[in-house]
Amino acid sequence: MKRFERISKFIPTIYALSTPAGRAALSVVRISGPSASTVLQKLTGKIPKPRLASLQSIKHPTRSQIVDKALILYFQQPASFTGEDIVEFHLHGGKAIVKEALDAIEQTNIPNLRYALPGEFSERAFYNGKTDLTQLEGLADAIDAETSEQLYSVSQQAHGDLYRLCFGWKNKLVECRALLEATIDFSEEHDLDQKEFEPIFQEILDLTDEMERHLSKARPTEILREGIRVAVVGPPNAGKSSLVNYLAKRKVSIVNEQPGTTRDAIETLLDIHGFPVFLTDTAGFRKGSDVQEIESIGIEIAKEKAEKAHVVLLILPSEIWTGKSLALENQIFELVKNYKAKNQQVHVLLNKTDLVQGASGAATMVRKYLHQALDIPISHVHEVSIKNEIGLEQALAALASSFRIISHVQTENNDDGGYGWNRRQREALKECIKHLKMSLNYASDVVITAEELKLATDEVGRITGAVNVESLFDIIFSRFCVGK
Ligand SMILES: Nc1nc2c(ncn2[C@@H]2O[C@H](COP(=O)(O)OP(=O)(O)OP(=O)(O)O)[C@@H](O)[C@H]2O)c(=O)[nH]1
Repeated sequence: MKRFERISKFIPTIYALSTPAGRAALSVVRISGPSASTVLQKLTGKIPKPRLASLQSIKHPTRSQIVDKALILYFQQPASFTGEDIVEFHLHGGKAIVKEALDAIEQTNIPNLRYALPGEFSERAFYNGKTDLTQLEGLADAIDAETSEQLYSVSQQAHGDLYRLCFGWKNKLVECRALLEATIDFSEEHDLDQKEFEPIFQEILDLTDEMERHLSKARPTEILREGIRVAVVGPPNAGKSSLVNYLAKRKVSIVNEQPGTTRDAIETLLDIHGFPVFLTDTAGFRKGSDVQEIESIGIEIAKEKAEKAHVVLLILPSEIWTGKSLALENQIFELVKNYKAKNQQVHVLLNKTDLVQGASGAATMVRKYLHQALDIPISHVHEVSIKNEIGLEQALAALASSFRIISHVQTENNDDGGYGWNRRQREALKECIKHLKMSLNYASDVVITAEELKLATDEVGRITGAVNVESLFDIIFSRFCVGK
């Protein structure tokens, strides 16, 4: 139905509550479409100057009573979010006020006026060329973001930086193709040699290099969107559940001096230094005759969780890291070796420092040992007392540095990680580069070069939504709420 509406001359005017429903200081109702100003005229008796806020009474058309005195904004097409005429009512945020304001709009009985579908304002903005696919995806991610790093990872997309980059590339590609085709035409009449094409090939080569640079620095946005997985592992009684409860600021797991208390993997979503983190408390690794069946299942689950984690947080209680029973923990060290081999980040908390005399000296020895035996960076081993909340802030700051690298907010060399790209956008860029390389491989047959350039241009168009991505629209627009 929506596609029919788009191509028909009778584009409906849509309206919706754009702020959350319920009691609030303010609620904004938005109207977009050819009859937006007619609705405004009918409800307030006048149309204010575009883009200038004015305070006006909204009168219900059938009850002839004032619904609310609201701040009104009118945006004349095309200078609006959707590219159509838009009216915004900034109402007082009462349930009855909003209900009556929506009813008043409906009761104007203007033809072709209806309540908006989810994401329909954004959809119109897209079709009217006010925004591109990268900005829409960035905006949807920004609205969904729950932590600061999630938000900033997509802000370049939301603010159009990625669009401008791709738009520049598209223009250069179109220019190369035009030049190439003009040169082909000219050569048919004037018998040109291959050298005439060299400046064009050089331009394609430069563009390929530039795209490859961007791809190598691209920050995949999905890790931050989906959350960083951290598995808290260690022997029983190490303080794993105590740490999870401390970070969650509530009782997520049972803390008890009885070894083997935690038997299942308990997952909590936390905001650590702006990063969305799925923290999993696991059953303590141990072997022995007093390990019951349920606990041993829990230990297997713990190992699985740790294997899938981006970061393994190993907690060792003082009786282990002070050396008295280090041999007992060989199985844990074997597991850590495994994680390191798979490039997982490992951090170690040397817990219960409150029980250790001269904790720093002992910790320095363990640090050296872990570094030499397991290649764990010195900066990843932290002395803490979870019970007394000592050393935890420093440990969290070090964890956050690992999160920055995992989520590509920052690279290992500390330089700028480039733009945030989602999987779809990276795949299209890879395809584009592939076609550009093909175009250079076939430099001796300029007709193929021209065809490959066209395919490369289409891929850049796919990133911004200019080419053949309609199948994605329903997915993207349905992520927005009604009124967006
Ligand atoms: N003295 C001291 N005790 C601690 C510290 N951290 C945790 N504990 C205690 O150690 C005991 C075990 O803590 P938990 O958090 O249940 O340990 P766990 O690693 O989850 O244990 P399991 O569920 O058996 O795997 C509890 O009695 C805690 O109060 C610490 O920093 N110092």
